[in-house]
Amino acid sequence: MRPISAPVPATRFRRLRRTPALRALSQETLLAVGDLIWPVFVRDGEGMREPIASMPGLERLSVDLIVEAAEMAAGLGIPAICLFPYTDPALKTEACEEAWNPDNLANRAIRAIKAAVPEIAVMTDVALDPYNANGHDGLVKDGVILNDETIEALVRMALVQAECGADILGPSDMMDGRIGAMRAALEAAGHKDVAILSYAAKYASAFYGPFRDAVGASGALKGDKKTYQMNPANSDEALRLIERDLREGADMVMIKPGMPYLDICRRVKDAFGAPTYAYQVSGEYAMIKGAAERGWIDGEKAMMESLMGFKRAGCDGILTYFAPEAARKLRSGWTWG
Ligand SMILES: NCC(=O)CCC(=O)O
Repeated sequence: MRPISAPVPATRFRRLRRTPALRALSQETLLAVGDLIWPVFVRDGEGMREPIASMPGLERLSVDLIVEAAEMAAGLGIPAICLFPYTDPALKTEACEEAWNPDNLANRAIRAIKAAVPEIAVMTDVALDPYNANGHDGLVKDGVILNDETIEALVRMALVQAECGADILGPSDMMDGRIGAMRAALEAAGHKDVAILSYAAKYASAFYGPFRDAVGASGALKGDKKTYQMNPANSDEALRLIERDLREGADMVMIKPGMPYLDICRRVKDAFGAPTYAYQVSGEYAMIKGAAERGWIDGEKAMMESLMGFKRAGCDGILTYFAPEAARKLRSGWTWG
């Protein structure tokens, strides 16, 4: 593209901003309900809903209520829901066996949603942290996160999720080589159509704090995740990771967190043209909600502006806790006006 710029009055950019109709005609980017993936938190019990203090407006839901939430989301036209379990601390071990228990919370939720609302795509989280006594995404020995041993565990976990009916697997662990191992295992087990959305460029970020509260991992985590998650200063490394994961068999790739990394989204989309997603993480949600609750910003407008930012940066979709709220807004005929 070669932008033409000419002096006033040949160009007066305000001409196309004069009325809602002209603004609509000259709008470059669209945000649609079909761009949204909704992350939700699952807890045990029945008829249970429990507010998450650091994520205003969100709740952990028992499986029966998650099914209702999935029905609601499908009714709004949201294409996918992504499950995160709040695991009973008594089930967390150093070997993480609960991760591949076919009857663990996440797997029960996959089966229940696919039975009741088959039209919604169910995405999973493939990482050991919800099941790990020390809060890490990988197996730990003598303080070291083990790469290859973790991959074996993740493959077991992924196969069980696929067996339960998951449509999209979301490896969020950042071990090297897990995508190829998972893809090979899925093919061998007859799950050739299960998609992998790789958390390919996942940064070691301060913005995950509220999520760790939501899944009960904050207390458990010993140390930090800097030996496997990325340095926020790096950008070329993100491209190398994305290329590697695409070559290993990822169908879709993710950048996480979202708002501080829109430059990465743009570079990734321009470089590979692959289905590209961003995760607007818990801290981003909490910032907008928290400021809105105090009357410091207009929460709805900030929500829509932030989501549009992802699309403008080249993302095909966004994992966002705002999904139902944004979907309702979009369905009500909302425009930038
Ligand atoms: N593996 C999923 C996450 O780490 C989510 C982070 C967040 O929402 O803060």
